[in-house]
Amino acid sequence: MCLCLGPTGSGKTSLLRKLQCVNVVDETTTAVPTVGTNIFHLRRGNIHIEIRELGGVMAPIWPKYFGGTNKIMYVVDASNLCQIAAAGVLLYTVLVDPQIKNVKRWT
Ligand SMILES: Nc1nc2c(ncn2[C@@H]2O[C@H](COP(=O)(O)OP(=O)(O)OP(=O)(O)O)[C@@H](O)[C@H]2O)c(=O)[nH]1
Ligand SMILES: [Mg+2]
Repeated sequence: MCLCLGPTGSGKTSLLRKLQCVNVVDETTTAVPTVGTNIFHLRRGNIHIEIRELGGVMAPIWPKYFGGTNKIMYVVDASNLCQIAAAGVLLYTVLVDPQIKNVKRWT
């Protein structure tokens, strides 16, 4: 299981939807903050990866999900200058968690 983390509105759901099906995100797609988690199944040929998105509003309880994970992706909206410092602090709090010492990270 891979976890997808990042601040609220950073684009986790949009990115994962896009990766799941390139036509699903367009100008008519509305963004609803994830309150809880979303599971995405990505398939490329024989490779299948299950990704659990944890909503940004759940950041205080993200560590409860660290136990069963072996991969983490962290999404930052680099164009959102108001949020980028907070995104960095949040990422740091993730990286120092001893539960994910051996986890692969894609940023
Ligand atoms: N971050 C980001 N958002 C974009 C961009 N372009 C469009 N958006 C829109 O911004 C919104 C991002 O919302 P989500 O994908 O729901 O963000 P999220 O990270 O899942 O947020 P939470 O679930 O609340 O943690 C969507 O409406 C996107 O369509 C972009 O380049 N970056
Ligand atoms: Mg979301």
